[in-house]
Amino acid sequence: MVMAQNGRDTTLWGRSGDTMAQMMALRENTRHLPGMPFPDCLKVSDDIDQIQNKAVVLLAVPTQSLRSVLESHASRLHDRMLVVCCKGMERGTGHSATEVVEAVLPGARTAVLTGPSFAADIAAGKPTALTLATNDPEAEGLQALLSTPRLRLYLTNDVVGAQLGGALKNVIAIAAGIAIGAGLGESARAALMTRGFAEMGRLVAARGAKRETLFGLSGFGDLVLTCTSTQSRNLRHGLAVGAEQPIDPAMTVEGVMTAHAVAEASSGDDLPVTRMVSALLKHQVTLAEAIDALMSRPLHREDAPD
Ligand SMILES: NC(=O)c1ccc[n+]([C@@H]2O[C@H](COP(=O)([O-])OP(=O)(O)OC[C@H]3O[C@@H](n4cnc5c(N)ncnc54)[C@H](O)[C@@H]3O)[C@@H](O)[C@H]2O)c1
Ligand SMILES: O=P(O)(O)OC[C@H](O)CO
Repeated sequence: MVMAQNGRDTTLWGRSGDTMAQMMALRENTRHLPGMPFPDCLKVSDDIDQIQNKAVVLLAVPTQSLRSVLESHASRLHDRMLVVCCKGMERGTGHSATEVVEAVLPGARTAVLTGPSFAADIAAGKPTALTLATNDPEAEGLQALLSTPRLRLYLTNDVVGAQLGGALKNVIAIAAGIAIGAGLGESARAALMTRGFAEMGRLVAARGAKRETLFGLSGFGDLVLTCTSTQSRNLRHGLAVGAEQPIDPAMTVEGVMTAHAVAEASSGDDLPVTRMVSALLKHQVTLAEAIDALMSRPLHREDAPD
């Protein structure tokens, strides 16, 4: 919507003919962005061939669906600049989104669009700052293409770090939601956010990325937003789990599969919060056991290198 508002020839593609026909007729995404009319020039289609003249494709599907979308449309996607918007790790492989792209479409040009942003805020034209992570030689052109007077993109080469920040913050947000939902208090949430951030740093370092990347929009920025705003689906999922309320199975909650993916793929890493979120969501531990386990770990220094 923002790209179209800014005069770029933009097509919104979706797989469901009925859904896209409804969006075309109503000129609105009534399910996810009610009351936000599409710009007149935004094209809407369920025909993937409509992207054939597009040099840049934004991939905005849940991480666990990315591989099948790429495999289904490989012949149309392999020679485009693929901008990954997913924030998660693939279960089974532990891969980031760009690693999934590389596995399915070797040599494809990729970038990662991440950072603190709710779709509704961006669609409403509210000021937003994001990270664009890529090593593509035309990075600056892409940055300019995707930036608008209300959407400010910052470039980084740290593709691994930017993706880990965007994925792991969802897991910590579930933990934060559980703490609040269970009535453990805002001090507990602050502790989880801070120790979760330290944990994110350890995983980023273990995967050869830069810890400094986490100080930016894709790390600290998105962690704060997602752990504190009830607009966040990850936070709301945690709130429901903590309060023992029903969860919404239709809602995309990236942190669930990411917690399992990271816990299962990182056996040697020190990731107590992520492991506990995964174990809780698998019903392997109760909330009381999780709190005891986290609080009874050996005492540490905060100023010691991890
Ligand atoms: N919504 C936000 O505010 C927001 C902000 C930043 C990043 N993201 C990230 O964007 C990604 C997508 O999230 P979302 O909010 O758009 O989720 P969503 O559930 O609202 O939409 C995902 C869309 O992907 C489609 N889809 C799923 N599997 C598919 C498949 N195999 N083939 C074709 N289409 C398929 C679904 O039908 C749905 O239309 C997530 O990784 C999320 O973390 C979302
Ligand atoms: O609604 P969430 O929890 O998926 O968060 C959306 C974005 O990632 C926030 O930056």
